[in-house]
Amino acid sequence: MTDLPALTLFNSLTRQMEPFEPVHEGEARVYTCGPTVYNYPHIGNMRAYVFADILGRTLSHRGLRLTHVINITDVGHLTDDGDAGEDKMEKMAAQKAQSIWDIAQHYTQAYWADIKALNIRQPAHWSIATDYIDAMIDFAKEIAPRHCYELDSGLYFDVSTVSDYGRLARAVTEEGEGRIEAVAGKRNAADFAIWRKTPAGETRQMEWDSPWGKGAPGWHLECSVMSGKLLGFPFDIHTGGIDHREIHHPNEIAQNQAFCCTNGLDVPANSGARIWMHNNFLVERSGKMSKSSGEFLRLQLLIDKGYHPLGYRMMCLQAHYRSELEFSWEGLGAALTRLKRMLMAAERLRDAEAAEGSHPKLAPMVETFEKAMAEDLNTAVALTALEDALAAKKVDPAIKRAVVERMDAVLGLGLFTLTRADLRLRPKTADIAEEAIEEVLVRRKQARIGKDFATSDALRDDLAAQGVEVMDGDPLGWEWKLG
Ligand SMILES: Nc1ncnc2c1ncn2[C@@H]1O[C@H](COP(=O)(O)OP(=O)(O)OP(=O)(O)O)[C@@H](O)[C@H]1O
Ligand SMILES: [Zn+2]
Repeated sequence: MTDLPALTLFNSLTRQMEPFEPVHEGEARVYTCGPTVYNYPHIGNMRAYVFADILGRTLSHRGLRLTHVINITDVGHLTDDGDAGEDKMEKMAAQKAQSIWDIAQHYTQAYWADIKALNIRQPAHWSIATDYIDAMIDFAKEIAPRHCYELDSGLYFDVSTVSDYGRLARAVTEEGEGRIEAVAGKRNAADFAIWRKTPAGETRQMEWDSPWGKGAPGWHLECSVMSGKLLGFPFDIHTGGIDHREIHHPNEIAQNQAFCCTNGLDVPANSGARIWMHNNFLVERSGKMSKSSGEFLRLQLLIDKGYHPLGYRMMCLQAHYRSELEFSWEGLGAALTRLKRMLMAAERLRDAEAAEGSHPKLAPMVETFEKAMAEDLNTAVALTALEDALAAKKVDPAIKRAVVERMDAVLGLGLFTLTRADLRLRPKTADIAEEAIEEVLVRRKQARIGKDFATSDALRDDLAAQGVEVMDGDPLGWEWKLG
């Protein structure tokens, strides 16, 4: 689309806003680091995928042919992003006395359910790490002679063999290196295992033969291989959470650089992807939300408490992806109410058949929306433009509908697929059926018509005792809610 303002994105590599110029004309190729499926995702993890989804939708909206890859890490991610600890998958499997394959299967399904509930579009490929072991070994074989060395514990990447290692993290400081566990024989503190050998006398549930002995690939190697294989180097955009800017992505970049040089591809500074983008954290008052820290918030918990998952999507969109976002139940409630109001406005357009065209009253909103999204995905401002468009008076509903639909295709709030009633979820703790509530409300209405306020109040209190709040004159048109 030529009439849209040029898209600029914040590139973590240069710490600057940069125009998006596709590597392949008319296309956009994006890789997103996926979850390690050793546990349920928490809602902080899901913020990373809501962000990647908004990016993908924005690229599609601009008429680019999008190829999006999200991987599933089912092997190789250690309990520390550096090189220490156990494999997260092996550890959980041992704890639960289950096979790793079952663990991976279960948590992948749970993750996909959250993806769906949050209206995140399906990527072109879900790449499963264990499906690419041969390709990983081939990649490692290519770069090993010039960039790697072998120790008893595995094949290590020598970070001094590539130029400008760590430029993404901008911090190969004492402190940064201090986080990486010393392994005897490592040439540089930041060197990392690209293949981990199974220690003598041990067997792992997941291990493969390789030129360096039985073992498993390193987590960083996996993403380099899957992104390069499915998208080709260089591709357009690589995304992940901001923690990956420190270790995982610098290590991917080092491998990509080594691989591209070996293959005669272009400049030494070839990072594999042109633009690296990172979403900031969802935090709780007590700090970053983390799976490793025992109790954590799952999307299912929100649903069990009666919050529609798209309320959480709305909460994410209200903040810029590069800002920290603090989770609170009040904040979630407010986001859900906002979504509800938008749905009510959209419901009025439901009968109109979307018709292309423009209206002078909508033009400023469209302009604000497009400008906001073009400036590094400013969803917070885009949302207000969408609300203003919904509220515009005396505009042909058919044209309004088309405009709102186009905006919603970018934000993915499902304004024309959901109804207000869909947003009202029964909290798990409520055991009263909706028909029963409606039936009491009919009786209450009759009592009120007959001016029998004692009965009307008694029925209201009755419902309250069962956790149902009656809402007379609710501006959103809900007669009751489960509290
Ligand atoms: N609190 C958070 N807010 C936003 N994104 C997050 C948060 N925590 C992790 N992420 C991102 O979620 C994605 C999936 O992460 P992954 O499944 O590897 O989680 P993890 O690192 O094992 O879990 P955790 O760090 O929560 O213990 C990554 O892109 C990661 O950067
Ligand atoms: Zn990754």
